[in-house]
Amino acid sequence: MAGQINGLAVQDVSRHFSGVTAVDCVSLALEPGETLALVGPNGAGKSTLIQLISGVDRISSGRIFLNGRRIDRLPPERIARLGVGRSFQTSRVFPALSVWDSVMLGTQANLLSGGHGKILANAAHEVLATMFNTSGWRHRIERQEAIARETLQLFGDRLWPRKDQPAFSLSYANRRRLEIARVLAGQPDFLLLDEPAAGMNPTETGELTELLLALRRMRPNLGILVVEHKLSLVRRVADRVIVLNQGRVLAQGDPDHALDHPEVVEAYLGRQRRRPNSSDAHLG
Ligand SMILES: Nc1ncnc2c1ncn2[C@@H]1O[C@H](COP(=O)(O)OP(=O)(O)OP(=O)(O)O)[C@@H](O)[C@H]1O
Repeated sequence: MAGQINGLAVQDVSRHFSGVTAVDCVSLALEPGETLALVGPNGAGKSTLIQLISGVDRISSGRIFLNGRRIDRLPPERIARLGVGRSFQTSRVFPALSVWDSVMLGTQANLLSGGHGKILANAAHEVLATMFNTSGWRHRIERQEAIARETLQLFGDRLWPRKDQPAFSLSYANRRRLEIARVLAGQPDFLLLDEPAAGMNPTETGELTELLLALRRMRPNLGILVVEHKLSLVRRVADRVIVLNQGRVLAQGDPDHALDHPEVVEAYLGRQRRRPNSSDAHLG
């Protein structure tokens, strides 16, 4: 997998905390344009894996590659600039910033990254360009605004009509949407979503499912890794599913195959022994 030039590759990765093996020799690959869902009972190691890929936490052993380049020793901001955007399990928005400013801030991840045809910003240049209001600077702001507008409009009438409101005044579901919007505004090549539907009601979960499907159509090269307990969403958006249990890969394959595997049914539902279909009970 190390030689895989396009994509994210996690190779034999483990993470031990004192006395706990949260991730136990896990390997997975995510290609551009693919949606991979990571599911499993509480404590299976899903969030830890996202922390490790995004560089927020450090692996104990193994290797992680992005487009053939080793990234597991890089700081999180560097990994983000290389094109890996992530959301957190508990949404992290800047409460006092407006919806618009939050998403404009998100566009900076793109501008600072360079490469892929993106603009490389530099601090001294930024100050001078702002002071003299150069045409290049104005052009860049216009581009950022276009990206922010397009990103907010992905969320229908949920965020756009509230673009001037501070984040703290938004509903819980809208704060979660705003966090995803901010990450998307950075135009990542790979998007890591940690339980994006947590706390959402069935209607909101359905809307988020449609959003992810629309995103796949609009950004066909975007690779998405989504950790999610809501299997109705997983079954609709994922090309492939990896089931983790106690830090290890228990099953993988297309959603129906992986989720209906008898050991997965057992791990999720224990003695109830029924198919984990579109039920969105918090499994674990
Ligand atoms: N910083 C930490 N220190 C000690 N143990 C940790 C730490 N982070 C995670 N763990 C442990 O690692 C295991 C995996 O946790 P993780 O949060 O990755 O599971 P998860 O699959 O995301 O669960 P959930 O679905 O409940 O979010 C758990 O036993 C957890 O208690």
